[in-house]
Amino acid sequence: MLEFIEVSKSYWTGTRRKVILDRATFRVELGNSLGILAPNGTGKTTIINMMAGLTRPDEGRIHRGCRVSFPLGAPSTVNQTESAKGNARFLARLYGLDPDYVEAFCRWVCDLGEYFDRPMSTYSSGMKSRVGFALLLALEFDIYLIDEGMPGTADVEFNRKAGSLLRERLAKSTVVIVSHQAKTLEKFCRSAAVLRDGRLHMFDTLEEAKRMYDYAA
Ligand SMILES: Nc1ncnc2c1ncn2[C@@H]1O[C@H](COP(=O)(O)OP(=O)(O)OP(=O)(O)O)[C@@H](O)[C@H]1O
Repeated sequence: MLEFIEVSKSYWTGTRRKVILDRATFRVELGNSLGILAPNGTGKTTIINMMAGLTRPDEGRIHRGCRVSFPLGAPSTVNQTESAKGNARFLARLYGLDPDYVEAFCRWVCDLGEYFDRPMSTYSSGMKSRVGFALLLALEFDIYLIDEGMPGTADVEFNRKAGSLLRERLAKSTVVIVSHQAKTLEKFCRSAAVLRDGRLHMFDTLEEAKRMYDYAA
């Protein structure tokens, strides 16, 4: 279970305080995937990063009573000055797994040739996506965090190998996904929420959330 208790977060823009969350309390129970609908620039990445423990709330508490993933689709997950190999071994140690196994698995899934050992700053966005996919597949989580849908990779062969594996894993797991469009959430979510003016409005179904989201747009 992942729980937010009275969590607030805002940023100073230079002229005013931009409120992302205002005393938000909610839970994500295992088995009940949640989709959060929010327009661009209103705080999707910030909320997902708080769930992952990458960004601190200003106030309130966040309980992670299970293994919560790093955000899929967020470039901040990996160290760009390191190679895919270095990142794989680092994350393996962080999550208590065998670095040799995680490195070998990711090398096979990514299929990047010699680039696997080169700094990730030299990769194309498609190559970076492959590494993100591979790392999530190598590590097991209870809750998967997804920022703005599945990262795109135009590589059909890679999609066949890893994309379908990942989709299968996510279909059987609990997922929290943030997006500005309801369509992205349809595949995964049972319940849904709408973020508006720092408030998270929770709904039992995506249909209800969509109605509020479309109405307020
Ligand atoms: N460190 C920061 N300092 C000041 N403002 C910030 C900071 N980080 C984010 N913001 C602002 O907070 C708002 C929410 O940012 P965030 O990246 O969470 O939104 P988002 O919904 O994921 O955006 P997008 O859809 O464009 O990816 C934006 O207006 C952004 O400019």
